[in-house]
Amino acid sequence: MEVENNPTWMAVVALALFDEAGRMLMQQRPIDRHHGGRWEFPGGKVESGETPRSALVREIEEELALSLSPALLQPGPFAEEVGDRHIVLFLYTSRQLCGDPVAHDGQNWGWFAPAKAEQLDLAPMDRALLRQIAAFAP
Ligand SMILES: Nc1nc2c([nH]c(=O)n2[C@@H]2O[C@H](COP(=O)(O)OP(=O)(O)OP(=O)(O)O)[C@@H](O)[C@H]2O)c(=O)[nH]1
Repeated sequence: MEVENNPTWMAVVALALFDEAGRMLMQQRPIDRHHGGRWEFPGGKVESGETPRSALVREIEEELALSLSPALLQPGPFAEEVGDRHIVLFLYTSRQLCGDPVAHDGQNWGWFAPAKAEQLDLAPMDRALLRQIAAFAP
């Protein structure tokens, strides 16, 4: 069942996964979705009964076939969208090495240095998060 862990807002989690070169894994949202075609940190909605961390491990496995170690996820910044739908997007960061993903939905993905990621057409909250983590990268 899809989330509404609280009737007044929706919790979404995302991951800034860094490779050895300090690049981050980003993916493009499917064209038929909200903010379709824009780039984002991979992740998704926290479903009922999940913790944010377990939701993130599930989403990354489902979308990108990467197995994350939950203990190696560091809580990072968050972003918020206040409107018809109130969404809070919690970003985790990690440097665990997982290899390249396999995109289950055929979505585009890539490894981007923070300065390159800034040039992407990012979803609004993802841009806000990128600004906050820029200092995290080497
Ligand atoms: N990553 C991201 N998600 C956003 C932004 N703004 C915003 O409303 N969202 C919403 O946050 C949710 C992200 O969860 P998701 O990635 O699992 O959602 P989804 O593609 O299945 O979308 P859908 O179920 O709404 O069609 C979506 O409902 C998305 O529309 C944003 O700036 N960045």
